[in-house]
Amino acid sequence: MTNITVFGAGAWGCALALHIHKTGANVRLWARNPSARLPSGAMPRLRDHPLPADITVSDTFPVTTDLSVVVIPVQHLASVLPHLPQAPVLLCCKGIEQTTLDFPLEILARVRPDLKGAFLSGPNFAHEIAAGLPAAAVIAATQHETAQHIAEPISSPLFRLYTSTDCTGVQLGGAAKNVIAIAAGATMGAGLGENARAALITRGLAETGRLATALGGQPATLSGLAGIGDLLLTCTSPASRNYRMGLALGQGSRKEEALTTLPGVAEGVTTASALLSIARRHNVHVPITETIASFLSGSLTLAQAQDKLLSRPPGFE
Ligand SMILES: NC(=O)C1=CN([C@@H]2O[C@H](COP(=O)(O)OP(=O)(O)OC[C@H]3O[C@@H](n4cnc5c(N)ncnc54)[C@H](O)[C@@H]3O)[C@@H](O)[C@H]2O)C=CC1
Ligand SMILES: O=C(CO)COP(=O)(O)O
Repeated sequence: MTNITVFGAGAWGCALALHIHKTGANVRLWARNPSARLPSGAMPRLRDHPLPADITVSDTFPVTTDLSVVVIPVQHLASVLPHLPQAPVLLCCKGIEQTTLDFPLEILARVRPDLKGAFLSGPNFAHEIAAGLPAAAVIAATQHETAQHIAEPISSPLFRLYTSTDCTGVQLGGAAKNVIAIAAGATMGAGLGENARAALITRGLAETGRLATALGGQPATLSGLAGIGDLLLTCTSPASRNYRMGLALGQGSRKEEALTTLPGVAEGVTTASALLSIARRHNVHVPITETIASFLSGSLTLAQAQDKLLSRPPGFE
């Protein structure tokens, strides 16, 4: 039997542990604080799916495993990686490290160059995966064999795992969609309507595509699960923490106030400024990301953010 350890017992870590357990693997869950996983109020629908007794939950790092599935928020990833055993790693967090502007696979290469890595992304709400509802995602790795090898034991007819070698495009899609989801939520919260939201999602995809090209990724990846797939899900559903964050801001809440009512992490809040820094470094124009980063930092009000986007001259599509 394959031994798989999931590191991180938040919403997504618990859902992945449940799914992987159903594939027949022997699952261990590493939790920073085993008694405090899924704090009250977090993802109520996930609470309907308790972990089976044979999933061991512990705060002790295992010495061996066949696969490490790492589900720690990006800003804390580097602090957990040094403790991973020698085994391939599947990174499942979507964002960019603020201090270094590294994507998750770059963080792994920096902190644990001895480990092979792959990255999982796609339209996947934790509570639906926990409920065993059908879904699909993409696993990216530099070597296709690595992506296939990691996908094989955790893939199932209900969680269809496609593979890719475009690590840049897949990681960028996963990071950028959270920023665009905040913008989409703010658009709806401010009452600007569904036409405006659809336009914003489309133009958000366009700026992410420009950035993917500049970073050496493939714009076609953004037509896939990690791009438009995840944008469609996250930018249209209040089950998304990033969308809910935007919704609250659009309705006039302050950032700190909105953050305290969220059930879990909203990676887009830290990703916005990091993504903007990367875009500036590569001379790529990303008006939506720039506006959201300025809005989140408090240098633009909601009304100014709206004016800034609406006053841009429409160009050739
Ligand atoms: N919830 C979802 O539906 C999905 C989430 N993701 C991504 O997965 C990542 C994790 O998200 P969730 O599990 O939903 O977040 P969450 O907020 O539910 O849980 C985060 C977990 O990380 C742990 N953690 C935080 N700081 C830590 C540290 N310094 N050391 C060790 N553990 C630490 C917390 O204790 C908590 O268990 C994020 O990058 C998110 O974008 C990706 C796909 C779906
Ligand atoms: O990544 C996700 C769905 O694919 C989860 O989105 P949120 O982090 O915005 O809840």
